[in-house]
Amino acid sequence: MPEFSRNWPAPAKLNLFLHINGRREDGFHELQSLFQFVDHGDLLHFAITDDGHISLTPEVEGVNHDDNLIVRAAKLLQQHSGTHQGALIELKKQLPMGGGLGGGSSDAATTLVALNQLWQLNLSVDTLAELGLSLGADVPVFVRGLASVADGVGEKLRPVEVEEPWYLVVAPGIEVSTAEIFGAPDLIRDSAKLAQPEFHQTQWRNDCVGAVIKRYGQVANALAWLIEYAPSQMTGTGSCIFGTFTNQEDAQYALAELPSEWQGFVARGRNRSPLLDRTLQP
Ligand SMILES: C[C@@](CO)(OP(=O)(O)O)[C@H](O)COP(=O)(O)OP(=O)(O)OC[C@H]1O[C@@H](n2ccc(N)nc2=O)[C@H](O)[C@@H]1O
Ligand SMILES: Nc1ncnc2c1ncn2[C@@H]1O[C@H](COP(=O)(O)OP(=O)(O)O)[C@@H](O)[C@H]1O
Repeated sequence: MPEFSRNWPAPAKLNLFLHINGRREDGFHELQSLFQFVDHGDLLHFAITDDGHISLTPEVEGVNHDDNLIVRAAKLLQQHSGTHQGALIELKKQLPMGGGLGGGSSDAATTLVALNQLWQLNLSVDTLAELGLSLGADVPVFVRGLASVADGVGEKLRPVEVEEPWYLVVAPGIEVSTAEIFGAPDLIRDSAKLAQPEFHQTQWRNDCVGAVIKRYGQVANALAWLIEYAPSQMTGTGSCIFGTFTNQEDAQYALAELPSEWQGFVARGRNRSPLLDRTLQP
């Protein structure tokens, strides 16, 4: 049996705010968003081989092996570096998909960071972030591992230090299409750009929430439930929402009351991602 390097975390992210500032000529939206990590996510294990083959177990339901962002990230790294090494990858999927928690992007970033180390490629973080951007707008922030305000279409990142509260994240059990929400005629897309939005907590909001709750009743219902316990917001283009708590006990109490039709978890906000901490361990 090959030896596995175990427990590489792929944490979830939350968009503490998501302001949409305009639409570009190419149809993509200019946005400002604050990304923070939480200490809950998927877990990956890697064993290095010398046959150049990339395999992932178990398969992710509904995603073809070669379309999986983990496999795509590993192959991209092989192409870029010219290495002949391969990898057996095991995935413990814990994050709901298509929920705005960035699980697929985080899995891809963890694969880039872990294989760079295990294949001894010595590529810089800048290079890994650039490779990651070709896989998805949210991959670079996971590669860099620092809570950041993103600008542009999400590619310009400025690390920030914000509070690290406890969150109750609720997954209403549906996937929201990012493309559908960005294409919605009623989407708010004219928010003012703020010079340092992290200092204006009272203005933190998610410009997508109105368009989402109008189309997805489950998100509206979950938000109406959670807001009774704590200030609550949606992450990304949904469907997940999160309540912000000053302590773990109150978040756990609300989780215990969660209606059985929804899934949820309690996690702590992290300005430094668990992946960044893991890279410093043997
Ligand atoms: C807005 C965020 C915030 O985290 O939402 P979530 O995906 O996390 O929910 C992300 O940056 C999302 O980035 P990413 O996940 O790469 O977007 P995709 O699924 O590739 O985008 C699907 C479609 O949405 C539109 N789109 C996406 C991003 C953007 N800044 N402007 C857009 O107009 C485009 O039509 C694009 O083809
Ligand atoms: N390893 C992966 N984990 C999750 N989703 C993946 C993965 N690889 C590819 N995908 C695809 O990416 C889509 C978005 O997944 P995810 O990152 O979890 O959601 P979001 O972008 O809403 O946060 C999924 O619906 C799936 O089709």
